Amino acid sequence: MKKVVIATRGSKLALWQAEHISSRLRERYSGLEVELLKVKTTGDKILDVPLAKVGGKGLFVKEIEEALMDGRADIAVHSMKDMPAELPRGLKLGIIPERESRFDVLLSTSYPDISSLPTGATVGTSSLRRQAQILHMRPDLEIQMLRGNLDTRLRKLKEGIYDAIIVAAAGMSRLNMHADYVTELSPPYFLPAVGQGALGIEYLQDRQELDELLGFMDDFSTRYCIECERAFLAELEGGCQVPIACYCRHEGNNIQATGLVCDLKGERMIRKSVSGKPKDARSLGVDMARQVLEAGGREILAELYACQDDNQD
Ligand SMILES: NCc1[nH]cc(CCC(=O)O)c1CC(=O)O
Repeated sequence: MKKVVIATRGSKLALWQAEHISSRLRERYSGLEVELLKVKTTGDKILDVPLAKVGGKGLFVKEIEEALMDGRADIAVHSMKDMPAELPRGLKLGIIPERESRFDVLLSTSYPDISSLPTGATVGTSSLRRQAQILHMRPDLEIQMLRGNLDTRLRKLKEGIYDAIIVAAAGMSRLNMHADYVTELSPPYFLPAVGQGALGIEYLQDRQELDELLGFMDDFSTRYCIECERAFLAELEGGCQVPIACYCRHEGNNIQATGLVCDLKGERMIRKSVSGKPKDARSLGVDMARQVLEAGGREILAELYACQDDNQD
């Protein structure tokens, strides 16, 4: 191949990710031409409504996948976190590069950690997963909607609209962004989103020449974890807009995962762990989801989906 076209969203984070893959490709193959095709997605267009209320899955990927299917682009670089559990027929996540930090961070201009946040302090996030887990730790906090790209969110924090906000550590480091106080929200107290911190390269299933071209970027260890986490998500039939979290680690011949479903107030949290062989990553994820569903997760999800339907008018 002489040229690779990468479809990407136009946000700073998405562009950083596409550029990152582009420079790895150009470093590996001198003479290879790499071009970015910017695509505007539904998720980019609707900025004033919490995503949970927009409804539908894959708000950030549909238009990008269309560019792959009609041949305008060869590959797409995604944040794995934004990928729905099921891909459209004919497409695959051919490459999963090594993951960086998958944790969330609490950012503040005045408060060095969670315990110093005063009673009733406002925390900006539009992620139901972040909302539920922080309320589970601190039921007195007040959650306020915060949408927009990372730089918008950080600007709003600095304007003093929130006492703290929660974002992904990976986004902060990719964009080289900083805040006065940064607290890592990590397991066992706070679990990341399925796929958080990982990238995925998507392309048409029948383009084997791309398997060869891109294979050097695939990381089997990250892939095992992603398989387990996404199987967990798929079995729960969750889009990205439900309080579902999962943390999977691979070491040697073992993978270990913890997953949870939570209600919006963080009052009921159903959490299960599994471990086993990497080759069984997928079935471990499914098994963990079934355990969560049986232990009360089914009722929580049913309530959540019912109230989201009410909002879709
Ligand atoms: N929903 C937007 C989004 N998609 C991926 C990341 C962070 C990077 C990653 O998880 O790979 C972010 C920003 C955030 O959640 O704060």
